[in-house]
Amino acid sequence: MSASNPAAAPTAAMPHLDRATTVLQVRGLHKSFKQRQVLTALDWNVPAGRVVGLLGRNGAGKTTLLRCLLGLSPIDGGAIELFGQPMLEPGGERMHRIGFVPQTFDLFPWMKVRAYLDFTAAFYARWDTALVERLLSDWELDAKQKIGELSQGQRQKLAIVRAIAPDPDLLVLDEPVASLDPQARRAFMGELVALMRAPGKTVIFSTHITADLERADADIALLRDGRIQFTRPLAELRDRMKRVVLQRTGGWPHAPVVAGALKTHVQGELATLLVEDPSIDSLHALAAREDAQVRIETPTLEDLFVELA
Ligand SMILES: Nc1ncnc2c1ncn2[C@@H]1O[C@H](COP(=O)(O)OP(=O)(O)OP(=O)(O)O)[C@@H](O)[C@H]1O
Repeated sequence: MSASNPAAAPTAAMPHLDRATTVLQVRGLHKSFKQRQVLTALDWNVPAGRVVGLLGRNGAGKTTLLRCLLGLSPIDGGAIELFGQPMLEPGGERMHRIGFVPQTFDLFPWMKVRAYLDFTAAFYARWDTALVERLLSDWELDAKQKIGELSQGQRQKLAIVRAIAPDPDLLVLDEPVASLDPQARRAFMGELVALMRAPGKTVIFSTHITADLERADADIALLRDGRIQFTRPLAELRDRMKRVVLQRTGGWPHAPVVAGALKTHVQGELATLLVEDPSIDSLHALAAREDAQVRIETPTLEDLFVELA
């Protein structure tokens, strides 16, 4: 027996944000492809100075959302503001402040890495040459190699270098580490964290790798059913979301009802619940009434994602 209550997903008291500190504000965003509705009345605020990990299952609409935010994909309804200005199309002054790493990078295969970076630098008001040189060296990218001859992971590294070099105020990355080996992932997350420390810098990245979210100590935004269900600091999720295991000899005739339960799964003698801010007293009272044993655990982020996404 299993029950889930999507409406009960944490609604996260989002702190009030004034426009001065909000990098991104999305209201009532709709996006569909032919008959398929992907984003539905999506609202989202991202304050300046945060690293936000966008989580969602395959096909949840992460890439679609990120592309809409940057004006790379037309929207069907709603409003998007970036740096306090409506986002109608890409380009303009604002693009100097935004770095984007797409999911795949297969442009300019005939160009050498150095030529590509020099060419790209010309478009930006700021370009951190020292950082580029350091990253090329640290990430063992050969500046003389043609892009078309790079491995997928090397191309991803190049895309990241290119996105970070203009010293963007907002860095948006679509599964940036998917093709990177563990060392490169770790180094990249290190760069992200360093970037985050600079005042006012904001990073939004989609990922399936929960360890990377932990490494970046990111805020977690969950995209499900076409909406951002919540955006919360990782530590807060950890503190508030608990797995409650109730064991009752002879099994459960009805699933136990627990305040704050987001998901309940009953199998044999065990009732396993994901509960937001469980009341320990109430759980012990329930266990006493049902003659059951109660155990309260802190789920890993990966467990949480599996439960909530
Ligand atoms: N250009 C397109 N034309 C038609 N349908 C599309 C297009 N792009 C995306 N979709 C559909 O929109 C939905 C969301 O896709 P999207 O790539 O945004 O998901 P995602 O969360 O990024 O997935 P993944 O984790 O697998 O990368 C999917 O059902 C996909 O088939």
